Amino acid sequence: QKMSRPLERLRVIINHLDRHPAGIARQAFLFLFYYFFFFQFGRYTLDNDLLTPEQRLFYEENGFLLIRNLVSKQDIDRFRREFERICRQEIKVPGLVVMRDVAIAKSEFVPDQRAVSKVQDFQEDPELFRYCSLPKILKYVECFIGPNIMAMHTMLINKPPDAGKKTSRHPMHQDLHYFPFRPVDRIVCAWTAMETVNRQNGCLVVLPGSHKGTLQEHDYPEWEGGVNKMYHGVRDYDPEHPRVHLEMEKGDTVFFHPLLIHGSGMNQTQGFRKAISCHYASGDCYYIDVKGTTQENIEKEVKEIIVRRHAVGDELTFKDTWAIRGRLVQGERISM
Ligand SMILES: CCCC(=O)SCCNC(=O)CCNC(=O)[C@H](O)C(C)(C)COP(=O)(O)OP(=O)(O)OC[C@H]1O[C@@H](n2cnc3c(N)ncnc32)[C@H](O)[C@@H]1OP(=O)(O)O
Ligand SMILES: Nc1ncnc2c1ncn2[C@@H]1O[C@H](COP(=O)(O)OP(=O)(O)OP(=O)(O)O)[C@@H](O)[C@H]1O
Ligand SMILES: O=C(O)CCC(=O)C(=O)O
Ligand SMILES: [Fe+2]
Ligand SMILES: [Mg+2]
Repeated sequence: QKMSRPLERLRVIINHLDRHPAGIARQAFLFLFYYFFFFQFGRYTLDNDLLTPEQRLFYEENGFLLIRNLVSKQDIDRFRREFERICRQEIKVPGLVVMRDVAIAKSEFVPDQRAVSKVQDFQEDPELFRYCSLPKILKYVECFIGPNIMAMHTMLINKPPDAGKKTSRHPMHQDLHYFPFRPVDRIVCAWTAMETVNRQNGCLVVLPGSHKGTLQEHDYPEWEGGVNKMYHGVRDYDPEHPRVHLEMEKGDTVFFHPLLIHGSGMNQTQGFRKAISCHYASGDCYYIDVKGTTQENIEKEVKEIIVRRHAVGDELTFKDTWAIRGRLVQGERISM
């Protein structure tokens, strides 16, 4: 891994110190250097010419990085039109999962965006999937996970106006809970606002630095008004923990680590708050068996849905469901 300019300069100083042992000052300097290099600078980002040292350090420290105005308005308008065609059932996309908010899931079906709170797994829709292969996005993704890039999970979220039961909220969670692959630091999410996203319509809420922790136990939060299917939250969520609301404009994109605790607030407007996202993993990642881990509960739910939807039995594993959906978008597919 080649070093960046400032780090190279530090390396020169280190070499100099190595040749001139100067007791405690030298020891202290070496300690600080290695501490910062390995634990602060190098763990969550890779060396590259795109991110400034400040941006790298910000991601290392906070677990997310917001890039303003990354995706063009024209592209976003195209994603929006494609989403509307899907909602009007003008096209049928193989493998697409359409979710309606739990508050209206049992009401009469309207073939309109009003019924749809999220579509998932649009890897077979060339227009929406274009988002996952945008060179502008991949350049950033490479800074976090390297040159071999798999698009593993795709979503277009259409957060509906809250029906009065706060079901439009997304509980605080770590995305890794859903993923049976590792290593964790070679996974990143890109999430792009398709319009102004603010506290009113339910922007992302993040706990900065939480990516430095471990994967926590997740379960359905105990919310009076109900919770959407599979919207697990961290079990011991502390509402007092300092949090940051990510207010974004159309085209702004946030990249975040899969251990970053995040969620989104209630949509208190009459509009449908839209965002498009993709989770990427390195082609060098590998699948793990989640048996005996905190992820067993989500594996069980996914399996139940698959059995119901496709009338298959145990032969399709949790891993398989990911390997089938994953698509290579750059470099090589090694072990995914
Ligand atoms: C990094 C990743 C992070 C995440 O992915 S977090 C969120 C993960 N969420 C998901 O993966 C969403 C999964 N959703 C789905 O698979 C489907 O929408 C779901 C829930 C299976 C329903 O799909 P369908 O079976 O096509 O729908 P349906 O209208 O026939 O309903 C079947 C039964 O499910 C219920 N349902 C539908 N939407 C729901 C919702 N949002 N929350 C809770 N329950 C819901 C619906 O009421 C019906 O129940 P019943 O059988 O009548 O008792
Ligand atoms: N018990 C819980 N478990 C997990 N997540 C929770 C829990 N309670 C709230 N959250 C989540 O915390 C985040 C903040 O919730 P809140 O409803 O206060 O939204 P907000 O819009 O950020 O706040 P405000 O209303 O002050 O603007 C949301 O993602 C919400 O889903
Ligand atoms: O757009 C949102 O509300 C966040 C969704 C999210 O974090 C998720 O689905 O994993
Ligand atoms: Fe998430
Ligand atoms: Mg709120």
